Amino acid sequence: MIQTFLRVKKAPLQPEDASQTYGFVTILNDDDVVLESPEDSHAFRVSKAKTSEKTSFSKVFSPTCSQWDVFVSICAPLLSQSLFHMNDALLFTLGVSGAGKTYTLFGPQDHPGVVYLALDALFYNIRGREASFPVVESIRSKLDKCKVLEGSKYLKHEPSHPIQLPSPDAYASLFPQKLDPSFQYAIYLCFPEIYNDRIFDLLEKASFFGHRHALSLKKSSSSDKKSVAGIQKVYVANPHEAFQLVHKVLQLRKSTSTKANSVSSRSHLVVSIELFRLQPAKNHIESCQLDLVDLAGSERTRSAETSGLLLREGASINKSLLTLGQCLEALRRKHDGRQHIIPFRQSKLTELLFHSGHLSGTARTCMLVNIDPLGSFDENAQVMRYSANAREIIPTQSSSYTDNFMSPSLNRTATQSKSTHSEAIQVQNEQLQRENESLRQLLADADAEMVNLEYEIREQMTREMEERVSQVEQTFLNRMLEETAQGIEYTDQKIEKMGEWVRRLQQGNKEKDECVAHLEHIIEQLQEENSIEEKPALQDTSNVHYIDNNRRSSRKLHYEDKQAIEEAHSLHTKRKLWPEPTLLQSSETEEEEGKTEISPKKKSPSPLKPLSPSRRPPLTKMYSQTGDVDINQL
Ligand SMILES: Nc1ncnc2c1ncn2[C@@H]1O[C@H](COP(=O)(O)OP(=O)(O)OP(=O)(O)O)[C@@H](O)[C@H]1O
Repeated sequence: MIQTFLRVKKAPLQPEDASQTYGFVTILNDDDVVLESPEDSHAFRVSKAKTSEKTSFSKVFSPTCSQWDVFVSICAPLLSQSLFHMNDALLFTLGVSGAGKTYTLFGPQDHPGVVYLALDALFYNIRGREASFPVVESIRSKLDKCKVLEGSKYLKHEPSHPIQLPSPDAYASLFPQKLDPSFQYAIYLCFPEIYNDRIFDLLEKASFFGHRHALSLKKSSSSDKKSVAGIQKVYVANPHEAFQLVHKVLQLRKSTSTKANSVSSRSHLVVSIELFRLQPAKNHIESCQLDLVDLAGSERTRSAETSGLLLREGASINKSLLTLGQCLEALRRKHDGRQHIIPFRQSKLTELLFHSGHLSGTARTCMLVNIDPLGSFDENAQVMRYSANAREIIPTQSSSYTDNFMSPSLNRTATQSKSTHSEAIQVQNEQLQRENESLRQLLADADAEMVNLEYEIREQMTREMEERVSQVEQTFLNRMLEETAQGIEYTDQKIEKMGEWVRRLQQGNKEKDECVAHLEHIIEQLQEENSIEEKPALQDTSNVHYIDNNRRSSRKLHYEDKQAIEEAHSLHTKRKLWPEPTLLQSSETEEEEGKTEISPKKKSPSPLKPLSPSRRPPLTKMYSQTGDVDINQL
């Protein structure tokens, strides 16, 4: 049977309460708890009344329990089984995000968790009988080809990680039995991490961009189990090396801050402790595996307030936990006598747990449920219900529902079927048919999921495309506005300059007008004088010489006057041709004068609507008509 335990999280500054009621949790005794729905919970709203659910566990740890209490009740029996019987064992923690799973397994330095205590206890038990690295490798490497590192070399530059450990006397009372002195022991550690439904090796050096290679499960050369191919294993010679390594791995693990937990794990982490028992003289080696799994917490998007990558991670975590729940449910049904296919291939987490023989074979399995009595009632109650499935599961010695991968350890022999050959074939045939049926169902489910996924991806792509287009539109609009503003400023400056020039020309014209008026006045005077002088000449013929002289001078004057008049006329004409109307581009004036007919194309642009720089005529062209006018000459 899978043993299930419950640990109720200790709230900061929690008062000692004799009633044993913490938030919505009431601890009835060592095994039973009752959850009462508070008024703000969904369960209360649906049932319109307070609901209470009683759940039983192998043991309930109240908030006042210490890390050592948890280790003694859950982990110490598993260690004894591994040390004395070389049995595989599995402990996994389950709970909502922030319920205290990582705290229970690792804890702070002054309250070390189950992982540190387990490693310390193992080294306590094998002290004086540790096999050296070359000795154990000389035998082990013949069985299992994998990447192996020596802890002392691997951790050469790592800082030590001192933790507050219990005294050896505490272990002495916990493990009174002594190990067989004819054996030597060695401990190897490896750390598979399941992130976004892919398996990674936390000890692999990440690339510059933080990428690691995803690993796959392959059949082990030494047993029927499947293991993570290419994962690195580290030989640790003493507890300090082991602590250093675990501390390093925790720093490499993916975690982030969400609303539910300031340091929320985004991946499932397996601390895999491989214990080897060997007799070098006989060239004999056996092994067992103790896996301590810190599952990432289930989270609701609304309460964790995640988005983007975090949302995707959360979805992947929830999916793998759901599959684990389905597998536990299927296992329970199987033990009820109803054959059922275990859908463990639907997630890498369950695949790893089943292929390593934990949930499928004879491994002792413990599940620790962590709940936060001050957190969300609905989420915590769901985890409690989920754990109920696991309590009724009794692992079998041999499995018949999948391949023969469940052989738990190196020296274990599988139990042989007593049925005759034909019966066995028939049974196998039926089983294959059922499996086939179930696989069909899985395929159909996968197809449906793919369709949904495709739809979601398409929707997301459309949303992103729309966002992009609106961004481009906005950028374009901003540029247009900028360009318009620049154009207006440019036109204003030009108008100001032209206005200045027109004022100067008008000033010049005024002076010329006065000059012309003056000249015309002179001409008039001269014409008058001329006419007065011609009259006496006609009356007095004796005065011929005088008349001749006067005529000559009047002719000369007449000639000069004519020249002056012509000059004035030409100036007047030029002035009419001056660019005043052209500069102002006043079509009205030109139309009035009937001199220039402006084609619609040549119409001047309104200053409020400037032409774009490419369409704007060059300034020199606009002034070209004034090029032949020299103001100083005028
Ligand atoms: N029993 C306890 N006593 C004191 N503090 C605790 C206890 N359990 C949890 N905490 C504190 O609660 C916080 C959240 O705990 P933890 O990180 O272990 O949650 P978690 O279940 O691992 O969450 P996630 O799944 O998001 O990683 C931590 O700051 C931890 O120190």
